[in-house]
Amino acid sequence: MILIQREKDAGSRCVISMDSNSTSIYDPRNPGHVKTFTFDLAYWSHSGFLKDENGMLISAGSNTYAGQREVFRDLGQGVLQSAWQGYNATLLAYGQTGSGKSYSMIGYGANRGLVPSVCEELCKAIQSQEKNKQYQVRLAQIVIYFQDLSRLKPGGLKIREDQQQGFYVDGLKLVPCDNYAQIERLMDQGNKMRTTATTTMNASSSRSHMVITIQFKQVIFLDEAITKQSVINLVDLAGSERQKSSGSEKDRLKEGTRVNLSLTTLGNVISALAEVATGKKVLHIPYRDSVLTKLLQSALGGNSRTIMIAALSPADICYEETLSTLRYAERSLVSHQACCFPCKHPGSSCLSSAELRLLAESEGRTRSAQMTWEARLEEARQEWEQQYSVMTQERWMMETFPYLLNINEDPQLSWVLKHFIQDGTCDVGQSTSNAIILRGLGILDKHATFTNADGKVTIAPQDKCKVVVNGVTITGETELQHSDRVILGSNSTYLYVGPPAQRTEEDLSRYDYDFFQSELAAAEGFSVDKLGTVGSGQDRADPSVLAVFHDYIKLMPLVEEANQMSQELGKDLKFELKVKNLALSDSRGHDLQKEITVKVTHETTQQVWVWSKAKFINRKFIMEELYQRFLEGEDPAVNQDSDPFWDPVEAVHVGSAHVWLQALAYRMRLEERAELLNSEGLEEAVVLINLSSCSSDGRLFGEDEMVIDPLELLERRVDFQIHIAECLGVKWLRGAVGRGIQIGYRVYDLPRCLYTKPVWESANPKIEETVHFSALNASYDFLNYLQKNALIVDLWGLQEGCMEMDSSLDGLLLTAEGTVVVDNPKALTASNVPELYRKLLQMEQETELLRELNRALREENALLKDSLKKWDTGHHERLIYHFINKKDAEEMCSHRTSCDAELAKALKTFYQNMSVVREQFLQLKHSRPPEDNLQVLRLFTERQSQMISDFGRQLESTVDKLKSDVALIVKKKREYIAYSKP
Ligand SMILES: Nc1ncnc2c1ncn2[C@@H]1O[C@H](COP(=O)(O)OP(=O)(O)OP(=O)(O)O)[C@@H](O)[C@H]1O
Repeated sequence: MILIQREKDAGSRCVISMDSNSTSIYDPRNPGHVKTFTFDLAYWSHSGFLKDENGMLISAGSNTYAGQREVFRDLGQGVLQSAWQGYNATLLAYGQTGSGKSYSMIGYGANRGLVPSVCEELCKAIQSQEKNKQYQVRLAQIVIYFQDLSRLKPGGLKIREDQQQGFYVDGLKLVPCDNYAQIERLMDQGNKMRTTATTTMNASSSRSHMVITIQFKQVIFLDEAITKQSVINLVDLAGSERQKSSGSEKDRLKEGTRVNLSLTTLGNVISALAEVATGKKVLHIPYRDSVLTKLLQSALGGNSRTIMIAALSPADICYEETLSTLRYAERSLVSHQACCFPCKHPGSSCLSSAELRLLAESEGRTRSAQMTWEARLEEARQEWEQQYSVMTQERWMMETFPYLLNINEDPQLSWVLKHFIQDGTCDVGQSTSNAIILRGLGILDKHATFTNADGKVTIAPQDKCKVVVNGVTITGETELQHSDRVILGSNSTYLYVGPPAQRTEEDLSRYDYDFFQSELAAAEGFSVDKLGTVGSGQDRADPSVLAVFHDYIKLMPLVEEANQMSQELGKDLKFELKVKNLALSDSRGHDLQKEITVKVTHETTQQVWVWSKAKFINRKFIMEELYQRFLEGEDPAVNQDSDPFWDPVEAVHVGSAHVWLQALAYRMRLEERAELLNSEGLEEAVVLINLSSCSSDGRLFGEDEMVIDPLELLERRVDFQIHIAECLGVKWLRGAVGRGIQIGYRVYDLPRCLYTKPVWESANPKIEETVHFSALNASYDFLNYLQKNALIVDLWGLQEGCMEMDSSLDGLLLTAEGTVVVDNPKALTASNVPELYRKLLQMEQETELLRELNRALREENALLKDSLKKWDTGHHERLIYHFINKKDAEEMCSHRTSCDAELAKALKTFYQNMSVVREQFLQLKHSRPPEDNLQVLRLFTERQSQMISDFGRQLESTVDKLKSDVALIVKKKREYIAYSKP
């Protein structure tokens, strides 16, 4: 299977396997964890293919690969069959962005998808029909854009309801088509309009559902005329990644209800229909909850055949999304609809809210179904001629002039628009007075000027207009070379195709959307290398690092757009991408994972917020809706509560330091100057902190009170103090007014963090705060914690108007002397429970694995014994036969006996070891977790983990021993045979 470039770069591995109709998915973080789903059909297109001379992907000989042809044979033919019988049919492609929905439905190049194949086959079949039949094929292409719902206003298209007809699109004109060429043209036009709409949509993530509706009418003239009518709906759904609600639950602003509504509603409708199909009584099918389900009402229920294609990405980095696609499809399957799984590529994207837009209409296409055959033929001929001349002219222009070729995040919409740069100078921008009219976020009325003279083309940005060439922002006139990448405004991406004389054989398809973004990132100094590789001697970056890099380049254009919108709406906010190193929040410091965050700064007040990636994506969609309203002349002012640009002022996490606690395990003192590093690993300040072991009354211990072994402290009272003296060189406090800091840390099992009192506006704030902690009966775990963990000391930045953190000791358990109790068995609160259960679950899985291993070993052992026995008997007889000399034979027999003895010995040892293993196994199997005592539960999980690892070790050494013994015996036997050969 081919992974798409992004996945290849990310070193992705395939986590999908298919066997007949079942599809299994492996959890990449826990490979023993497999989930299997069964569907009506499953298609594998990840591997086992080659490209034929036309560029079509075909099987390389194995019968596991399914190409477009196979998918059409199984699904497309079925759809056509239904249509001929007069039934409605609907084919929906569901899956995350980049998983292959469009590949399955529309196709790329020679690999034509279901839509063109169904249309062509239908037209062909009509042409070969007998004369006593009449057919009518009418087609419409409907695109439902998410972020446009707010534009459903007078003049816009609407979904209406009719008693008989159900829901219908007001004003939708189905265009009669007489042959496949007409359909192809219509779809090309639709694609162009869709691309233009998307590029002017002011957001790189404009995603849409695309519905191709084919109305097929047959009139058969027998004794009387019989009419059959059916509707085929072919639906390329928008990327499903926002199904799991991109983390908006953590945001103050809920995801715009329309944003994700359609896919959720589609799922609800399908699942309600599923219940109906299984005989359950369903009171309500929520068709009217979304534009999409309204539109598809007749296609989903009633006399209709529905097929859902769930497109899967095989890549490990898409595991979560793919699993959710499989679950979505499983939910649909109960209704006995066929589901199939072309296994494809991943990607990512986001959606937003909805309007209905019709693209299939073109001027002059309004006509009545009663139009005469001749008139229609004449109109078709004229249209064809007109089209032909447009095509010829475009070809001529391409062969004569250099041009800009649009590149879109959705590959279906890339390479669709061409803007020719004719001789002389031509201006480019939003205004219709320009020779090249380009719309898009951040593009001004007159944005730049192209000059095409003496075989050279240059571009010059207008004052302060943003023009980027090959990743670098240009400020003056710059000469363009063939295949240069040009970005205008925020994110309107174009590939420059030079004059014919400059063109080369180079394959331009490598300059896709990701290429543009990676180039931009590189120009800003951001690359995979900078993020770091993991492991010694590896030249390939760790997949998690690559995944972060890809997140970064995916978010880059969104951040750019958010900045542009903020500027135009006068919000005064600046958005910046940051890579957060999670090692900073890991008390053992060895978690190398990173994640992307977005730093938001108010440019006037210098207030700062840090948003998670999910929160940013969520906000970005709400921003787009607001911006759209602004563009349409509405007042963009909203109240704070629903303003995506607004958040209450909050304390910001500025940096963290690790202070190792080991000294306390030996009753030693530690005076530390620890660097507080920000999420990018840069120093934000230095904290002076002292850790001191002390007596219960606070007397600091001297050197002679040190312990050699921390276990000496087991079950004894252990007291210590944490003294935060001061913070030096706090960058957060420099140069900005109204700022302060607090320091927070959390010790072992305390239910919450402790914070120092706020200190405002001092570059080197004195803190001088000490807290005394007591472990009244130090547990093994606590002593272990002291030896192996660091205290994470967080620096929090306070800003004017924000809430301060609670610096009291309220809510903590205190001793009579007022010291804070740690290592408190009762402190095992509900918050620890999920972690314990996660461990238990993991243990259960491990036990299951071991059980299987044990089973396999037993089988292997039996086989081994069996083959040794056979081998032995045969050779003994042959040996006697060969050795006429009785003495020799006796000698060989004695060798054999000695081998037998050795084998018996080896097996005996093995069985003895195995009985230890078995005992351990039984112990593991029968130990049950305590039900109510959480403290005991914790001890139990730890003991179990220990036992599992002992068990594993013992098992491994037992097997290894047997293997090496047997290998020795076999070697000896071979030597005897070699020796015994006449
Ligand atoms: N089965 C396949 N065999 C070969 N290439 C494929 C296959 N599936 C997808 N691809 C390639 O992967 C890329 C992404 O596929 P596609 O555009 O179909 O994704 P999508 O799910 O429609 O995404 P979007 O939601 O952005 O439209 C395309 O370049 C396509 O050619």
